Amino acid sequence: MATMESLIGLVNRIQRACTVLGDHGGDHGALPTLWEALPSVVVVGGQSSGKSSVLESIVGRDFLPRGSGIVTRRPLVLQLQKTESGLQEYAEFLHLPKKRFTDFSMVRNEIQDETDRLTGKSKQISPVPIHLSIYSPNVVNLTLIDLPGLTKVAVEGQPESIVRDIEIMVRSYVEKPNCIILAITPANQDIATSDSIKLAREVDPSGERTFGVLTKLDLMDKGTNAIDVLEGRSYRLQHPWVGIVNRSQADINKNVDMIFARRKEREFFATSPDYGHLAGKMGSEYLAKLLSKHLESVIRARIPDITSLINKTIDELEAELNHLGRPVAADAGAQLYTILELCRAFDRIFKEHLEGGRPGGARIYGIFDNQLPAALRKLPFDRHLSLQNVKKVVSEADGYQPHLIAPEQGYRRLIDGALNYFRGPAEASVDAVHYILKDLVRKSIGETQELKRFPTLQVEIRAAAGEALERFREDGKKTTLRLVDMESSYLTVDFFRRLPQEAEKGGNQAANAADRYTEGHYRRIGSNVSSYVGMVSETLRNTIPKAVVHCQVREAKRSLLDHFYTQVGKKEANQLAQLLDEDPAQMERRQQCTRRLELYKSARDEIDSVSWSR
Ligand SMILES: Nc1nc2c(ncn2[C@@H]2O[C@H](COP(=O)(O)OP(=O)(O)OP(=O)(O)O)[C@@H](O)[C@H]2O)c(=O)[nH]1
Repeated sequence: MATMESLIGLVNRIQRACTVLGDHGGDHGALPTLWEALPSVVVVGGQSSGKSSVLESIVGRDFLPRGSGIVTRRPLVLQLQKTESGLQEYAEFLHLPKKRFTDFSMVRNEIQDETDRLTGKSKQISPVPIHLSIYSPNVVNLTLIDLPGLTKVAVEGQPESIVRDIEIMVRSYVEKPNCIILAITPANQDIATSDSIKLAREVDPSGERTFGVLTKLDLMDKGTNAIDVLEGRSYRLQHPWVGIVNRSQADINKNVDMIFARRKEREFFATSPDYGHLAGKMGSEYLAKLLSKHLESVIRARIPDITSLINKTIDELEAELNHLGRPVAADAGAQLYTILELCRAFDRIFKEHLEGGRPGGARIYGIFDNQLPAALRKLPFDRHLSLQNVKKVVSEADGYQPHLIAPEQGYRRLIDGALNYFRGPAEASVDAVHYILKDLVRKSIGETQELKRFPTLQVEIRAAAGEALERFREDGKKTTLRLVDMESSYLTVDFFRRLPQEAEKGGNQAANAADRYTEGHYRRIGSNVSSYVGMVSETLRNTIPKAVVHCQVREAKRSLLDHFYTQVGKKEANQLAQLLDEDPAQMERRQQCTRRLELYKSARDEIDSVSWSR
């Protein structure tokens, strides 16, 4: 099994990677966070509760900034690593990886400077942690996170909002189920009013992950003691309370050495009539060991969950990155290539719609099979070939002398008039197919996943395809109308040659001559013209679809974006870049996901390396 050092060290390394790669937790769903999944010990306490003193005594060194007002304004991740006895103590910051601090007053200055570097003169707080590692033979392996102290009032020079901001930041840590809360309370204050205990009770009601620390035991009024608290009767926690005696202000002023202070603390408990029986479980050294052991066991228990969380998140991030697509290339050649690839992807989907791989093509057939025949049937030939109109047109064509045999001119005029009606359905078919094609372009753009990232290119493709379809429509109209005109230019002679013979079959010549100007005569003309027009209608029902497919559908399949390709080929580098100007939010998201993925992968490598070194 991995050793204690390697487990706490492992989490330290992952925490450092989190900070380097921008995972400070608290993202609230925007990005997965590993930071919050890692077990950590967080120090919480009210103002002047003795928080800094406890941390310094655990380390055995003076190194935290002091001063009035809210001094701690960024989380301090304090990573303690035990080294072999005799080796020199030193400190290192994550943000200054090459620099070893052996003078701990310089550490204090650096914490201050680094705090200001992010929060500036404004004295605001920031959630970006400072990582400090201390290597010393006098520490146990332990990581503690020091947060700004809970406070009720901002002092001069600090914004009013800071009180609330601190509470929000502290809460964001202690709320997480992986957080071990080190709740500091001064013994000379009523436990019921302790800020840290109030907060801990709220977020950890069962007290499973709260360690109560009672400071300032030496400052209690004579004749009182804290036995009821320390033995868990005043406020019950799952873990035993630990009492502490830190250096007093006077000791600090006198520069009392921390190692000496630790010895004094041991003596205090050993010789105390009140706490003597608890002496083995009191003091800052004991607290450090207790926490180290607990943190190690929590990490050990959590590793399998963390590993599966890491693997799951890597899958999710990779899936999202795939969905977002690769970043756009920087040089013009690659950009042109990308644009053409994207156009082809669109074109493929568009063709699939026409060829039956996707719905849409059948709607065009619907026009030819239903709408066109229905429109042809509805043409007002009954009115045009009514007895009255036939008589009128024939008589007008005859002029001053009525026709002798067949009313040649009358026939022609009636037929011309009728054929004119075919222009409507011919144009309507072209338009209907045009709109279907246009709609399929819109649909295909929406269905081209690769294009999703590029709103500008989408607009351009749509415009280019729209223009092309417009040209095909023009051509479709010209061609179908020409079919109609051709019918008028030259009539099918055979049809009329057959007519007199059929008429003669019905009776003798004399009878025919007799009813030349009767209603029957005009009715027969009407019916002859009607069957001729019916024959033409049958022809156009077949040839209009051929023209429409030839001019519009086939062209759309063959050359929808040809014109666009030529234009794109002539574009300058910056114009190409403009076509590929991705949605900035999407670019940002890709960057974030890439960094987060890097974090999770490095965490996975760290965990793997520990498992190997068993
Ligand atoms: N006598 C005695 N004094 C203590 C003890 N713990 C802390 N003090 C003193 O209490 C004062 C505040 O201690 P700090 O450790 O600075 O407390 P803090 O919670 O970090 O304070 P802020 O960060 O300023 O809110 C200092 O003067 C310490 O010397 C203790 O156990 N005994």
